[in-house]
Amino acid sequence: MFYRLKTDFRLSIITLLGASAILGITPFAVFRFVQGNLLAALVDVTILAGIIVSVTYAWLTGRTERSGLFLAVMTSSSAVVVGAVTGEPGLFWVFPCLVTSFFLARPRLAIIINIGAILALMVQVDIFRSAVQMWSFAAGAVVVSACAYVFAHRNESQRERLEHLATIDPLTGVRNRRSMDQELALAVASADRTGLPYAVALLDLDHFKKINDEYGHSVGDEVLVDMVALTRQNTRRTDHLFRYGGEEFVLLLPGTHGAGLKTALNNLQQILRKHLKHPGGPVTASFGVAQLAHGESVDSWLARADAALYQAKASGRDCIIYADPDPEQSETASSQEECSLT
Ligand SMILES: Nc1nc2c(ncn2[C@@H]2O[C@H](COP(=O)(O)OP(=O)(O)OP(=O)(O)O)[C@@H](O)[C@H]2O)c(=O)[nH]1
Repeated sequence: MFYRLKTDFRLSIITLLGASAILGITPFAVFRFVQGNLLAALVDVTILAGIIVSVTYAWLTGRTERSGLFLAVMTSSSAVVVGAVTGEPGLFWVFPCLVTSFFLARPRLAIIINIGAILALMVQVDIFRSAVQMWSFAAGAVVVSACAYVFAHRNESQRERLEHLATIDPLTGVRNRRSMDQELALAVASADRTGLPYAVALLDLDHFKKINDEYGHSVGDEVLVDMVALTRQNTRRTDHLFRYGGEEFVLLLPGTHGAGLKTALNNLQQILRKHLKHPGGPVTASFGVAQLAHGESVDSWLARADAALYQAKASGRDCIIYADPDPEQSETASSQEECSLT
């Protein structure tokens, strides 16, 4: 739970808003109810219910963008309704709503939401004591929105940059192991929920140390970059490639299994064999492949792919070994494809 709050900025804002709303609005709802102001109490309870549903949705589905947008629209329209029902005192709630919009929704959407809320309040002229007060409110709301926009925009671009630096391998441009851990955990959760098949292929270049030793580290680096480019060009847009470490990569293939998986990987193996080169000749790769089994953990899934890769290396390299999650479907615990014993 704390890990998700630490790593997902929008989820932390949604949760903070939910907690503050429960603590801040509940006493008002009770107070208004006791006072007999049932309409205002009902508005408070509706706002609270909407916030609780939205926070729960964000936690359960991880779709914080949708939940954040819903919350931004809901809190702003609630501020308008509270302003209309309670008059001048309700206007104070508009300002925190204008600020939080920028942390819940994308800056451009937040601007639209805020302009809508400000205009919706201004057309209800009865709320304001005078035209001067109305225009003062409008000017204050615009200034608050503009400052919040600048702050949120800078914050978002710096966060994106940091996220990029923390998740990308600088040499090849593919995502690193840290990012892979998150993606595989999401894949396991998605497979549990939707039943979508997932496979991982651990891909390791053969005799890579020799390339470094004979032609230098920079040639080795070029081979890694070429390998990534070839893999990206010859896999689906929905497949994800990660650098696992050194010359070892992980290819995550969502929605691929059985014969389709074998065709995709045989094709990739042949393309690497044909097009991946160093000054002394072609470079080949060995593959260890595992299909995610029902209820399996990320560690066990990767361990099976790793064992299959080990077997591929032991079988002579330039080889694909499939770990079999269900021994009943096959006579052996793994199957071997296209091994060229060298
Ligand atoms: N050029 C370059 N080399 C790297 C990089 N990361 C790791 N290596 C080298 O990759 C080599 C991996 O060597 P080994 O683990 O022995 O693997 P191998 O020579 O490919 O042997 P097999 O995997 O058994 O076929 C080591 O020499 C590392 O120094 C990198 O970013 N660039």
